[in-house]
Amino acid sequence: MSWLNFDDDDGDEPYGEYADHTVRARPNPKANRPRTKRRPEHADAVGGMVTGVDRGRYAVLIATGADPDDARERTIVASRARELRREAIVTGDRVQLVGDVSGDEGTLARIVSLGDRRTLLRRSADDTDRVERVIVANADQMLIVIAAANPEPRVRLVDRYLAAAYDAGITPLLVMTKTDLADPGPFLETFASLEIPVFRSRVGAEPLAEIHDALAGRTTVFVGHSGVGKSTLINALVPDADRATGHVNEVTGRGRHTSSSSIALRTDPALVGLDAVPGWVVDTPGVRSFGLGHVEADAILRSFHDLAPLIDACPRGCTHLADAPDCELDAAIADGRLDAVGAERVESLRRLLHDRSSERSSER
Ligand SMILES: Nc1nc2c(ncn2[C@@H]2O[C@H](COP(=O)(O)OP(=O)(O)OP(=O)(O)O)[C@@H](O)[C@H]2O)c(=O)[nH]1
Ligand SMILES: [Zn+2]
Repeated sequence: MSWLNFDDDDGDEPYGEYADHTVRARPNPKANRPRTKRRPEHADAVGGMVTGVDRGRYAVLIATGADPDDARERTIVASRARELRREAIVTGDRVQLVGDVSGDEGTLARIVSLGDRRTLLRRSADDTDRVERVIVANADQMLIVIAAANPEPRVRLVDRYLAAAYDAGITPLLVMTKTDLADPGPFLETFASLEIPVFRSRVGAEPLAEIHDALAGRTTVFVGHSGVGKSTLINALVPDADRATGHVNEVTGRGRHTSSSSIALRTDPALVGLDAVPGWVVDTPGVRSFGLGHVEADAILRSFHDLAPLIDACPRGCTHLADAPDCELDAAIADGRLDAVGAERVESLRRLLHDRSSERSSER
């Protein structure tokens, strides 16, 4: 059966149409409809993980088929069942599939259910993109890639990534690339008080052992601005990445660089002579920025946990903005409890809180 004429009603639109959807809480108006027709199929559904999404087609890694003798791990192509057509299904999602799960060329399985998500990374609509997008499900970590120079690192961008990570319940890590071009010290100083693991990297001298250790057994979404060296780093960590993405391309029919959706790649530390446990790297080509409209103010405050003791001492209801009366942050700058770097952190926090409220009001 060719997937071109498969009878489902997936359109060509990506998941952007699902703006504002809430993943688990949304009532399903069809929940009570009898589904006897489907039940026999669902009984032998197999589980898998979505490793790539492209125009309503999903690459899904399954460990085995429904048949007990069929223990081949493989990536298959699937569409989603009609009843899931309003759900955003993204890289990292755990799904159940029915239909042809052979993975043979030209076959198409069907996703019939979507598992609960441990975490969900989203980005709000912003200047570059008018709709909210769900980027990746079930990521444990976010590895923020910034360059020491070319492009110049920006505190504001890292602040946004951190807020998005803390909002999603994802642990941040930082890699600074291109350390051959500039001293990364001064920029990293700004974030030192957060105690985020930091790696310094330059092409040909990537700290592969350390990064593989950090990725082991986890799913880590890589984010970074264009040109920071994210692809260079991923290729060093997953030397067969091109092969792996080539495979997904084959089945979904589009090139990686023409697609803006994310893709999961399993690391193989043995390939670079290390014996670390494999992990999953989720690349996010095309994710250029993180709007803050959906982020709760609390998540922003949490991403500044270095300032937490001061914030706790603020008057009830303090906005912590520059015009807030008696904000403890101002007192701490004035009496020297916060040094120059600390004062910069306060400025960052205020900028983020301010940006967030203006992005919220522009959404309305
Ligand atoms: N000097 C120097 N150049 C680097 C380093 N790492 C990557 N580059 C160069 O920086 C440029 C961008 O690298 P990519 O890996 O393509 O960057 P990217 O972040 O994937 O960028 P997009 O593909 O636009 O998302 C390339 O010309 C790389 O050769 C480094 O450590 N030092
Ligand atoms: Zn305050």
